[in-house]
Amino acid sequence: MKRVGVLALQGAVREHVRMLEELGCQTVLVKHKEHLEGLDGLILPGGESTTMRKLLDRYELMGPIRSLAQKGVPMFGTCAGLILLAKEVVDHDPHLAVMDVVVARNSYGRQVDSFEVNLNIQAIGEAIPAVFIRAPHIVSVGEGVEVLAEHDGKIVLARDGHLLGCSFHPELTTDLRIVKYFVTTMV
Ligand SMILES: NC(=O)CC[C@H](N)C(=O)O
Repeated sequence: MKRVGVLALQGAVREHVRMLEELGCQTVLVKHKEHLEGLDGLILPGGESTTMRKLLDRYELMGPIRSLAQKGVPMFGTCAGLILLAKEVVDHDPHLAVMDVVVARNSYGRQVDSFEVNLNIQAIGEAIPAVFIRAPHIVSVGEGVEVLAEHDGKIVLARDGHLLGCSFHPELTTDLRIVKYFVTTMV
């Protein structure tokens, strides 16, 4: 059974845990560095990246998560989680700085401007619902990074080897396909 952690400091944690359980994974709520031991993969959920960053520092998780990513442990960041992974964040210092993408925050307006669209993702499937909430977008990707989905001319899902990041929240829908893609093809 694959053992997949969900960073559980803030944000849409339970929703990711539910999806991983439906996909037959063993899940671990990651709050301390001991929880990272023996993980086959890690999900960084959506929420608020600045708050998560403060908590990552307080719980001394930055270094341990960064070194797992550098060792090749698969990670999937959704929304704020993507911001945490990105090597560059426009007008902001980067956080884990492991995924070779440049990300801009709050690219689609405020909370009231949240929306849902259906995405056709060649590598994954058609009409996949995606919920955008004060979502970031990927401004540019490094060499070797695969762009998996765009919406309105903006990159919203990309894969850098063992690192996957999306602007939206697959975990806030009932469609398992994107998380399944992560768990079955990357973890
Ligand atoms: N829904 C989200 O995860 C929003 C991310 C948020 N805008 C941030 O910068 O962290």
